Amino acid sequence: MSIPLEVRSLSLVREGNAVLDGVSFTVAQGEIFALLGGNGAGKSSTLLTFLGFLAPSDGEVLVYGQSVGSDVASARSAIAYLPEAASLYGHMTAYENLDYFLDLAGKSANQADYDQALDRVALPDEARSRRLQSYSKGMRQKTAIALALLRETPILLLDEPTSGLDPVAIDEFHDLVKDLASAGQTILMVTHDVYGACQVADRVGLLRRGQLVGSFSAENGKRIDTETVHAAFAEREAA
Ligand SMILES: Nc1ncnc2c1ncn2[C@@H]1O[C@H](COP(=O)(O)OP(=O)(O)OP(=O)(O)O)[C@@H](O)[C@H]1O
Repeated sequence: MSIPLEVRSLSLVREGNAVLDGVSFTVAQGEIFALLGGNGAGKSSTLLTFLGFLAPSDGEVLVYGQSVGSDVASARSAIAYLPEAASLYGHMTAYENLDYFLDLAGKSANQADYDQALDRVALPDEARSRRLQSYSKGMRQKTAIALALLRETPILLLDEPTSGLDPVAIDEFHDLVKDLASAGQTILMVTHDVYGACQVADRVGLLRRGQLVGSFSAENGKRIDTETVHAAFAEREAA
């Protein structure tokens, strides 16, 4: 079977600025890959190329072996994307948001499915029929994650997924991501949280000013060492 996510020598120019410069990596089925980097390193831009919202200036972006540029619709249908700021409607309840956005994605689900997804992200029962404008940032994020789960896509792209979540919710979210990967989902997350990346990822790629400058793998069933990655991150940022 072809590789779910791959970039080959990807370069990207945005408004005249080189944002990515020759980046190559793959994410295998059931793998959690974390792209780690400082502000402006090019992490979010990388995600947007998989969705065809940004086109490579050079190199290739492939979803299941097929160039995204040649078939954007199939790439998008294989991917659930969780942007950094959840783009849901404040004037609608969690149920209404799920209903509306799933309908747009051409999926149907019932109340029991919604509750099951909202249970998985631990959104309190009492909040589900309230409008999102009364939610905290973390609650909105949980609703967006539930929506991504309900889409049941084989690939998940997560942009700073734990920003706005409290420490307990972060641990729960990491457990959920690991469960999804164990069940076969392919996960690419971008973050500047070294600790979070090492907690959850099978592999961490270090992105700096548009170049992939380091790679770390979890081996022998152990997690990636946070200190090692932190040192590399700090050294690279200072260079
Ligand atoms: N809409 C845009 N138009 C032009 N350039 C942009 C746009 N958005 C981001 N950039 C530029 O692209 C570069 C990479 O930005 P990107 O958002 O991909 O980085 P990031 O690693 O996700 O950063 P952060 O951690 O701050 O979210 C930055 O130099 C940024 O200024």
